[in-house]
This record gives sequence, C-alpha cells and structure tokens, in this order.
Amino acid sequence: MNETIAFIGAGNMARSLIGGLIADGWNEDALWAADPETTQRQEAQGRWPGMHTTGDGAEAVAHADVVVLAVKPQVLGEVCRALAPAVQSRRPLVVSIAAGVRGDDIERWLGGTLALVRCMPNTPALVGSGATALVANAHVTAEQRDLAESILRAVGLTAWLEDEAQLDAVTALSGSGPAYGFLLIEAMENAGTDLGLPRETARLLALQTVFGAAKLALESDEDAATLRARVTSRGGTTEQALAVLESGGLRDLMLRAMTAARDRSRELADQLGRD
Ligand SMILES: NC(=O)C1=CN([C@@H]2O[C@H](COP(=O)(O)OP(=O)(O)OC[C@H]3O[C@@H](n4cnc5c(N)ncnc54)[C@H](OP(=O)(O)O)[C@@H]3O)[C@@H](O)[C@H]2O)C=CC1
Ligand SMILES: O=C(O)[C@@H]1CCC=N1
Repeated sequence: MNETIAFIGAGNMARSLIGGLIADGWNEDALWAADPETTQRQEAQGRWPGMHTTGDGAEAVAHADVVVLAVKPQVLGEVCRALAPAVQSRRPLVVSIAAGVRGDDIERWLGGTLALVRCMPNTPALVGSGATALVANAHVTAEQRDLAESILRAVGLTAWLEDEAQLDAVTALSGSGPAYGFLLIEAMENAGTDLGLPRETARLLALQTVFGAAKLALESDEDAATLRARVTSRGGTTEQALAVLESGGLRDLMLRAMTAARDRSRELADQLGRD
C-alpha cells in the first residue's frame, strides 16, 4: 500500500514523475493530480486511468500524505495561499519541485511552519532515469525524509543537500541539464545529416552514442577524462574534433550557460520572495 501523493499542477514535470512512479509500481489509486486546465487533466487521466484528477487542489490535498507543488514558480505564491487552509488542516509532507522558490517563502504562503522538502528533479524521471537533489527543512522527521527519498528514488538517482542555496546550482546542472543533452543530440544529428548520412541513421547513431557514453561513464570506475582519452587515438579523428570544440570554448560556454541558469534561479527567489 503506497502513501497518497497529490500533485498540484499536472504539467510536464508532474507527469514525468507520475509516469515514473507508476512504471515503478506505485499504485495509481494512490495518486492525485490537481490542475485547472481540463486538457492537462484529460491527458493525465487518459494515460493513467486509475489515478484521480481534479480541478480543485484542496480536494486533492484532503486525501494526501504528500503534496507535491508542481506549478510554475511565478504562480506558486498564489496557489499556496489558496491551499493554505487545506494544508494546515491535513498537515501532509510538502514537497516543492519549483525552481528558485525558497522554502521559507513556501511555508509563509502555506500559513506557517510545515514539514517541507525542496527538491529539483528532471524529466528523465519519466523513464526511471531521473536525477534529483533534495533538501529538508528542520520540521521534516526521519520518516518523512525516507518517504520523500522513496518517491524520488522510484524515478531515478537521489542526492541530499545540506544547504538549500545549492539547489540553484543543481537547477543549472541537472534540472535544466536534459535540455543541454537534447541540444547536443540535435546538433550531432544535424551535423551527421550535413555530412551526408540519412537523417534517421544520424538520429539513431547520435542518440545511442550519447546514451552509451553516459552509461559507460556511470558503470566505469574511471573518470570522464580517462574515458575520453581512450577514444582519442594519437594522430586520429577524435583529436581533430576535440581541438575544434576546445578552441571554440566549449568548457567556458558551459560555465557561462550554467551560471546564467543559476543566476535566474536566484533572481526568481529574490523576486518571488517579496510576494
Ligand atoms: N520541466 C522541467 O524539466 C522541470 C520543472 N521543474 C519545476 O516544476 C514546476 C512545473 O514546471 P513544468 O511542469 O515544466 O510546468 P508546466 O507549465 O508544464 O506545468 C504546470 C502546470 O500547473 C498548472 N497550474 C497553474 N495554476 C495551477 C493551480 N492553481 N493549481 C494547479 N495547477 C495549476 C498549469 O496550468 P496552465 O498551463 O493553465 O497554467 C500547468 O498545467 C516548475 O516550478 C518548475 O520550476 C523542476 C525540474 C524540472
Ligand atoms: O526551465 C526551468 O525553469 C525549469 C527548472 C529546471 C528545468 N526546467
């Protein structure tokens, strides 16, 4: 028997988590999704007929052991204020997946101190390959910590943080990171096509190569630099490609990209915290 989880917001990330939980064996009957958007509810209900959907967040909260806040950061304040009476009466574990919204602000909007876990998952959760960093506030019991971890571990890897401020960097790395991977795949596919390969062949080779590199690195005791060196024959082809990427500033570009994402997360926290 699973604990009942209410997702507030049934958008992209909530559906990735719901799909991953169900694929891992979580009971559909123990899942609620609240979203004012009929099409979002229909989409979720169509995929997982055994779960509960509602347009009324308070109805979902009334059944929940865990409430997952999965709306856009910009509307989270308003959504929390509307849910505060239901949350204060039920006192579930609250899990926020929102980027750049501080725990103190969420507690304030929800009407006072609560057990709150902030976390940053990512969309590969849908296929059980998510990566989530979590941080618990002082009101979270050991049992609730285990519960939050069991939910996120069902959809991939988990890592606890001691310092909430580190979630901004996590958002820049693994929260937004799948998009960097998809961009790399797109670029490799397009370049392969430009070099004369059929598009479908280029797509499959690009996908399997990125997947294979990540799988090999995950399963190896060696670091990425060592594995990279093993592909790079002296005087060979890889050396030429890597020289172009290094001289084009790929490492600095990644640092600048992730700094921009990290800074946006901080900016959201500052802006929304004044709400
Ligand atoms: N997408 C990702 O890869 C990741 C997202 N996140 C975080 O997850 C959260 C959701 O992002 P994402 O799934 O991408 O966004 P989406 O816009 O796809 O989903 C949010 C959903 O919440 C709905 N919503 C709006 N108001 C309410 C309300 N009052 N009650 C219930 N639902 C409501 C929205 O409806 P409508 O469209 O009508 O506004 C929408 O369907 C964000 O805070 C984001 O920072 C975290 C990690 C990764
Ligand atoms: O782009 C965003 O703001 C969200 C948070 C991390 C991934 N998507």
